[in-house]
Formats: sequence, C-alpha cells, structure tokens
Amino acid sequence: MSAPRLVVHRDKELMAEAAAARLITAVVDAQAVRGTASVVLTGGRNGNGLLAALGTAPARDAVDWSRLDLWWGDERFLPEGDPERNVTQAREALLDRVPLDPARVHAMPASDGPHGDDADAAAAAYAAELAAAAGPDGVGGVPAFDVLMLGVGPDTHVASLFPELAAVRETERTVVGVHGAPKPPPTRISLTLPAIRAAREVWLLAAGEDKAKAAALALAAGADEVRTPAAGARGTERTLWLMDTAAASELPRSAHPA
Ligand SMILES: O=C1O[C@H](COP(=O)(O)O)[C@@H](O)[C@H](O)[C@H]1O
Repeated sequence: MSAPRLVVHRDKELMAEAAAARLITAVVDAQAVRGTASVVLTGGRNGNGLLAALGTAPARDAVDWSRLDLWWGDERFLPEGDPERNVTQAREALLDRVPLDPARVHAMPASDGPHGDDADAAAAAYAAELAAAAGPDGVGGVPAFDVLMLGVGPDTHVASLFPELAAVRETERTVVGVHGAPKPPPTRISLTLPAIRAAREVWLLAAGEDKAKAAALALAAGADEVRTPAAGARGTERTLWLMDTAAASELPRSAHPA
C-alpha cells in the first residue's frame, strides 16, 4: 500500500479543475496502456465539483468515453432518479453529456430495483458485478481500478464507511449494505476498505473548512481506520490527498508538502 501524498491548491475551484485535468491524464494513460480505463466515482460536493470541472476542461475530448468503465464507491439507497442519489448527481454534473457506453456505467442498485429495499442483497449483487469484471489484474474480487476517488466527510467517513460502524470493520466482502448511517439517508451501499485498497490510485478529495479537522485526524501518524475511515483508504501504487488551503489548514506542518 502506498503512503499518502498531499497536493494543496489555492481554493476549491482550482482544486476541482486540477483534479479534473489529472483524471483526464490518468484515463488517457490507462487507455493507451491497457486499451480501457476504470474509474470509481464518489458522491458529495467535491466529487460533483470535479465532474462539473471535467465537463468544461479543454482536454475533455482526449478521453475515449466509450472505453471507460465507471463504478461507484458508495450510493445512498434511494429510488431510481432520486435527486439525492450519487448517480443522479453525477449524471447531472457530467455523465449525461459525454458519450459513455451505457453498459460500462455500473451504477449501484436503487431501493426500487430488483432487490427491493434489501440493501444487503443489492450490495451482494454489486459485489457479483465487480467480481465478474475483475480481470487478470483484479485483486480479491474487484478490478484493479485505475483511479478510485473518495470524498472525505467532516467525520472522516469515506464512501459510506462511517466511524465505528460495522461496514468499516469488514475484511471479507467487497461491498456491503450500510444501516444506521449518521448522515442521511441511513441506508446505503458501500465498497469496503479491502475493495478500495485494490485500486491502483486512490484520490481523497477534501476542499472546504469543514474538512480541515477530518484531514488532520486522518493524516495524523498512527490514525486508526475504524475511528477514522479516511486513514484506511490507500491505493496499491499511489494515494493522493487533493485539497484546498482551507481543508489543509489544520494539518501539522510536518504533513505539508515541502
Ligand atoms: O454522503 C456522502 O458524503 C461523502 C462526502 O460528501 P461531502 O458533500 O461532504 O463532500 C461522499 O464522499 C459520499 O460519496 C456520499 O455518499
């Protein structure tokens, strides 16, 4: 697992634009090497800000959108089309305006889908979809994602792995139903830390004052992933914290990039 590296930008707009440019490069590189790319999207303000920035990025058309697999790190378990669903917000921010292959857009199930309101069954179905897509490079039942992005909650949650809940302690399954989340809605679906850690690159997005404490806790030496889930999110090749100065304002000096 890779150690976290920090990139701090002036403000959240610049952070979103720089992260979008970085994502374009990562996808184009992966497509050049492997013919295809796989990216895990995050919900939340920073994830949607990045997607919106990607939509207006000058190099956006360098991506071959038809050879891109999109997955989600978590989903709010709500009916299809609900404005609070992460996939609905991602479609609005970007996905409806780029020529993706619909078969490669792997949204997590909705609460009015084939599994009804059974979030555990829906999570198991998503795990099976991931396992079927895990190629020779896949580890532990998931593809070796090229880039997996995570928003960081003010309580240090990533995906829907909240401090101290059962989901963040999961060591076997790749996707779980989450019950009793402290942030609405209480029922969610989430990748687990083992699935997150199969990604080549993990990017944690943290912009805004309300992320400062969370970033400081997660980046402190010896941070525990059950109490501080963001501390457990690492990529096999690279772990990047993409931040703005407000989110980085409570980091110890030793954690700042030179
Ligand atoms: O509910 C969620 O929140 C987090 C963080 O969102 P933010 O708006 O505070 O940045 C997000 O990463 C996650 O995907 C989402 O379901």
